Amino acid sequence: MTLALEVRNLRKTFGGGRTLTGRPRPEIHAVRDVSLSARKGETLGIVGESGCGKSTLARMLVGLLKQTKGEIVIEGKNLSDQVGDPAAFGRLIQYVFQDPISSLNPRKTIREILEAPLIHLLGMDESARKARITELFDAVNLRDEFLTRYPHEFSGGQAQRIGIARALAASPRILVLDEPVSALDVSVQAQVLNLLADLRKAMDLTYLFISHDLAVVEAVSDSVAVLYFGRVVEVGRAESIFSAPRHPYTSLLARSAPIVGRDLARTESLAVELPDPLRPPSGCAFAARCPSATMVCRDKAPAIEAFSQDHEAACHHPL
Ligand SMILES: Nc1ncnc2c1ncn2[C@@H]1O[C@H](COP(=O)(O)OP(=O)(O)OP(=O)(O)O)[C@@H](O)[C@H]1O
Repeated sequence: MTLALEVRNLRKTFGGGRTLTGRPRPEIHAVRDVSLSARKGETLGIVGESGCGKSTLARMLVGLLKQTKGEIVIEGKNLSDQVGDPAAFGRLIQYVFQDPISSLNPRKTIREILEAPLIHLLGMDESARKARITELFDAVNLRDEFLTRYPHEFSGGQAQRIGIARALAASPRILVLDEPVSALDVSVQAQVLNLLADLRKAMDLTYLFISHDLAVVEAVSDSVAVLYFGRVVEVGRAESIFSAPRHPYTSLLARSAPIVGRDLARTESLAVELPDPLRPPSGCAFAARCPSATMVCRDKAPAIEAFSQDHEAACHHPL
């Protein structure tokens, strides 16, 4: 099994230290010792509610945000010390943003937007850039006449195709797709998901597909990691996670996902909020919401444990 990406004990803590007036600044542990791996050519779904640390994790993986601790290995290269070096990350891994229009520079034409990575990451000359841009537009099914237009002239679906073309420009091996269809109309979501699936096959890409929507993650993923309050609480092959979740949180997420054909009245809600990040609980972060919680859950955070070769969960009372 060859790995495209490996993350070891990755942590991001915001705040800490003191303010200019000497007051202590509270710490927020957005990502807490996350370890993950993605196999080459596969899609690793990363799922969790708003605030669980998905975007913080994603921004560290593409080198936009420096980690507090931990290692990032991409295509066998340890990039842990190279955060902020666009050439080191950008030729291997790229980011596709949730909101396609606002992620594109409004003052630049689409041609200029696509040229930027070709110039800065690959140093391509003009004729090579022209050929590459035609190739990219062809790959995402857009017409060449769009190249002289500006981002606001496009629909959400078209803008996301442009965002995908930009991410693919420098031929990275991995795409981090951060809620790539959440901002799009439902009718366009399937088209963009199909395009992504075709591109993955054609270019032998690896995807990290981040979403709060378990139904979408189920549809696209080979493996899945479930994040809760900055930690991986369950990880494994998608079929195993969806057919027999071991963590009560994954089970609750699955039952609360609006799935086509399911009686809405039977859909459970995730009414209780995440713990306060400024006052993290000492035991399992899910204990206050968990139907199976006992004393030990409130006292001691469970370690992640393997149930089979491809299925792990962090729970004192696994299902
Ligand atoms: N720059 C920052 N400074 C301080 N705290 C931050 C910062 N960025 C994120 N956080 C906190 O870190 C935690 C995780 O946030 P993050 O945005 O990664 O979650 P998320 O799962 O992507 O949520 P969403 O889907 O709403 O974007 C939250 O408690 C958030 O308030």
